[in-house]
Amino acid sequence: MSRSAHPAGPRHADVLPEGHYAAPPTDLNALDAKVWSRTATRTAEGVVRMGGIEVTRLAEEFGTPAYFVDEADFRARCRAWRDAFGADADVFYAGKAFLSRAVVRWLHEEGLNLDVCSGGELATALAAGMPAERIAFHGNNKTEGEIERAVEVGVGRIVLDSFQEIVRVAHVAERLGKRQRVQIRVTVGVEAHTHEFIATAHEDQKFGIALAGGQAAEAVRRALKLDGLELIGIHSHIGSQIFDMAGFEVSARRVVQLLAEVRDEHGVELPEIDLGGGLGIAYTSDDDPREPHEIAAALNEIVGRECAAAKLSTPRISVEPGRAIVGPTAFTLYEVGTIKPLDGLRTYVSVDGGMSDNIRTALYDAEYTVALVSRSSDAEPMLVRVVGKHCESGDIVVRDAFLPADLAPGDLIAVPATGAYCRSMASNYNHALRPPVVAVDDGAARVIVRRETEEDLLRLDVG
Ligand SMILES: Cc1ncc(COP(=O)(O)O)c(C=O)c1O
Ligand SMILES: N[C@@H](CCCC[NH3+])C(=O)O
Repeated sequence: MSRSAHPAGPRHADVLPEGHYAAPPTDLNALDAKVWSRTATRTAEGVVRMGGIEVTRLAEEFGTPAYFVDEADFRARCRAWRDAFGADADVFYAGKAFLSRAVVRWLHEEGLNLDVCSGGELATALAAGMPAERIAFHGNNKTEGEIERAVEVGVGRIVLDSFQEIVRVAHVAERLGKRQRVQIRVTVGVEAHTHEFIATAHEDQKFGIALAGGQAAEAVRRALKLDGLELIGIHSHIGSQIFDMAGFEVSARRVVQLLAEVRDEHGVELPEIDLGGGLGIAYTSDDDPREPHEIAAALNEIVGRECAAAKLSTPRISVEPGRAIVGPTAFTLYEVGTIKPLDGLRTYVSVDGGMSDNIRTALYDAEYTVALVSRSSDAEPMLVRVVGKHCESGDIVVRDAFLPADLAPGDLIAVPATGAYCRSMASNYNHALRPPVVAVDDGAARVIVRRETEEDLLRLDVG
């Protein structure tokens, strides 16, 4: 998808390949470093390896479909974000992109904090030893139980998303004899350039409290009056898979304006602002994501400038990247099943997974690339659509791509950049068994989330 903003839903049988796939790539064996994880290479024998292990070995040991995550790359990206923002800022990894106990440990070891948005994510974070004070709790409709747990364990902040929640969190905190640190999530009225389903800062949607009409200022007024709350700052998240920094700049400017209004009205300078996540990654060679240091420089510059103009001391900044950390670090490995050439149209290549392990193509018209990875090939490029095995014609993994014309059942193909929002949005549609996540590093591979089994499904089905 990246930049495309097509409405989701069924599409006509378009005959010509779209966008960047209008021409086949010159070398089908090449792995574009932009979309593959850092340790992915093709050996002289033609097999792709990651973390020092060939995909053929990975498939033998762990089966397909499966997600393989490059641990060294994940850790390096955490460090790049942490170093770019420095000691005076905080980086919260957004767990919704992909969360497991191993991931929590990596984050902890690399000095990142964690944003969770459900009781399940909170439980995973705590089970893996993330200190509660380094956890931020999000959500537009947190349950009473979730709020209670978060306050009880002492999360570093709860991000308040509605007027009701301001009161709810304050009551829970008072009842538990605590003062909960909170931020207020505001909607800044920015139209982020991304798919409409993942834009979150325009006014007509469910998240946050609008700056417009003085609603956010009213939320601050109410929060400051409640003993159970310690209001530490303002939060804004404008959407996801965004490349253009302009939206973040407008958002930072408006959040700082609110801080100035709060100072003028209450004589209080709120010490923190969170500018959310949402930075785009390369799904195809056409995407050009920003590096963390460029993002940090742009955000620091705009916040510093606006604060100076408003005569405010610069607040502590935090950000919440999810996709930009985990997205590029993993690929999904599939085995090719049936191959159906449709004369004058394209060839349908069916794999042993599909929309149950990657819903993003069906949901957002997401674009992906794909490569033959169990061998190299000098065959001519063939226009393909990679589809899954589900009972749904919209079950598309890669809409338009080229693979070598000698592709055969049993070959392994991989879709890179599937680390974010694939396993975390996976489903059991058609009673599919959700694939495992395997961490690969320095010649060793280990399962961090195991494959589901038929027994798992039957255990849930209590008859
Ligand atoms: C509040 C909040 N923070 C952070 C993120 C992470 O976004 P991304 O994975 O695009 O960086 C999201 C999801 O869009 C979010 O809703
Ligand atoms: N699930 C979306 C991103 C939503 C981000 C969560 N607020 C995606 O795959 O692109």
